Amino acid sequence: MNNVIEVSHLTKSYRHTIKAVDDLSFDVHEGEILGLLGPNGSGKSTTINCILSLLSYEGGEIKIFHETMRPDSYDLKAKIGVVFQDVAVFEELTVQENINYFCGLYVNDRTLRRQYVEEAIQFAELENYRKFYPKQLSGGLLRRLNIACGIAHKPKLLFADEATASVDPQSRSQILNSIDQLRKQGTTVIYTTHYMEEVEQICDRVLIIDKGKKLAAGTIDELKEHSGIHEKISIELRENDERHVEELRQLPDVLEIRRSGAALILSFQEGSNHLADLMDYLQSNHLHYDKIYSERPTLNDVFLELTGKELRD
Ligand SMILES: Nc1ncnc2c1ncn2[C@@H]1O[C@H](COP(=O)(O)OP(=O)(O)OP(=O)(O)O)[C@@H](O)[C@H]1O
Repeated sequence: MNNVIEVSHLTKSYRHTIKAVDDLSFDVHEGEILGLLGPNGSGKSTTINCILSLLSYEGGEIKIFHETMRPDSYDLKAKIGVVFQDVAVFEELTVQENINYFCGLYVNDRTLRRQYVEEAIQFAELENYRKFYPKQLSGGLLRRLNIACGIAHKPKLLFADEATASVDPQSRSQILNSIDQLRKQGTTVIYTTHYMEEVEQICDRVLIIDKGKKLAAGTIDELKEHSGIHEKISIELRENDERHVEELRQLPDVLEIRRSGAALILSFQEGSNHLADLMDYLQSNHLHYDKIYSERPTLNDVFLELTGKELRD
């Protein structure tokens, strides 16, 4: 397996006190979308900025395409695209001129550049907005312009940091499809988001960090497999009595019980007959319910278990 990024023992502190990244090691494989996940303040942006050599760091080593990345590694930077949450385009340039400007930072040949700019416009579905200025675009279209500017030079490696934050559903779906399409064309992507459903939709592997440390890495199935939660049963009881919650906690293999709206959610560790045990308890205590169903843990459950926090707070 070819590694496009190799991060070894990365350590970065701010003002010698706040350890934002703490001995973090991970690889990014060629052609994958790696979801970099962590609660707010866990060190995602700092990690990305260190990889891009936008920040200095006191410990560790970072290699991109097997070369050590330095602030003046211009040949390496030409192979990288960046799409940050904050839109960075020029107000005085049109859509087409903006894309041409950013593409021109890496592509000198004018004929080739014209072709790349046109392809980026089509890729981001901005054909009807070529002559628009950024302030004439909706938030979603602006994000799409931001992406077009980040990918027009056809980078082999793309950093997409919360590329879909607060956009309309149509643009969100366009952005996710376009990132998926880039992956199909061979681009490697590091993707950060606060939307777990996006991770389930497009990421091949996930790296979960908190307090600058790696908590877990693997495919979504691997993370679910290694999680302590084996089964989740949701139940909507008609009687809302805390006494039952305490008794349900005593059933075999119960790890945790929490409320979500009208439902009680019971998490079980590995074992058998959880649903049958629960039904027996309900029947013998004459408890009535509206809904009951069993499911495998979601990535969100794994994240909650590892970090104790929601991805979106
Ligand atoms: N310029 C800075 N000066 C001092 N501390 C900083 C600076 N930037 C980040 N930090 C701190 O470093 C830690 C990691 O922050 P970072 O922005 O990397 O996390 P994040 O996971 O990207 O967060 P979010 O999801 O909120 O964007 C946090 O404690 C943050 O407060």
